[in-house]
Amino acid sequence: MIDAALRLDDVACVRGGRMLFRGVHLTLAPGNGAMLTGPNGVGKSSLLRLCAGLLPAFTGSVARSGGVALCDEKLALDSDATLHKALSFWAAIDKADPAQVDAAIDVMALGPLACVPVRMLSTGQRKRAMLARTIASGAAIWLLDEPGNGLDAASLELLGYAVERHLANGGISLVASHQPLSIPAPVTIHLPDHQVAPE
Ligand SMILES: Nc1ncnc2c1ncn2[C@@H]1O[C@H](COP(=O)(O)OP(=O)(O)OP(=O)(O)O)[C@@H](O)[C@H]1O
Repeated sequence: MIDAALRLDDVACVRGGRMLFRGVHLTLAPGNGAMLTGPNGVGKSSLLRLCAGLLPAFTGSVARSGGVALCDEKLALDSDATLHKALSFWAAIDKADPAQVDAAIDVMALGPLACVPVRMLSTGQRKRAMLARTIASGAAIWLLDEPGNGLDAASLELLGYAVERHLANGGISLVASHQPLSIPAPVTIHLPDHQVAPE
C-alpha cells in the first residue's frame, strides 16, 4: 500500500441538474484518514462515488493510486451462500489472499457466523459482513459510507480498530457519516461548507 494516494482538486458535483457541492480539495497519502460530514442529502455518498470513479466530477479532478473498496448500503453478498463462501467469492475476484477472508472474519468478530447463510444475518451482522468484505479485498483506499449504521457499541469499536489497523498498514480511508464515529480521521470535510448558496 506504499503508493496509495487519493487527491481531489477543486471538485464540484452536479446531480439531477443541481450543484451539490463545489471547491472540494483533499489530499490523502498512505496512513491518512478523513471524515466526510454533513446532514442527509448534502452529497456525502455522491462524493464517495466520485472518489471510486463511479461518478464524474462536474469540474475539478479526482486522482487515485491503489485499489479502491467502496462499502455502502448495498449488501452485494450472495444471500444464499454462507458468509465465508460469499466473502471468498469476492476475495477471489479481488485477487486477494484467501487467508485474508479468515482474518477479516476475525476482525469483525464474525467467526461464529462464518457457516451461516448471508440471508439469515441481522442488520448489524450484515453491516459487519460488508466491512469484512472491504477488509478482505486488500484494497488500499477504503471508502466507507455510513459504516456505523446498524452497529452496536461493540461493533463500532471493531470498526474503529479495523480503520486504525488499515491506516497503520499504509492504507487510506475516507469515511462518510452524519453521526460522530470514533475512528482515526485527522482531516474532516464538512460538506455544508461547500454548498452553493441558493439565489
Ligand atoms: N442518481 C441520482 N440522480 C439525481 N439525483 C441524485 C441521484 N442520487 C442522489 N441524488 C441526489 O443527490 C443529493 C445528494 O445525495 P447523497 O446520497 O449523495 O447525499 P448524502 O449526504 O449521502 O445523504 P444521506 O446522509 O442521506 O446518505 C440528494 O438530493 C439526492 O436526492
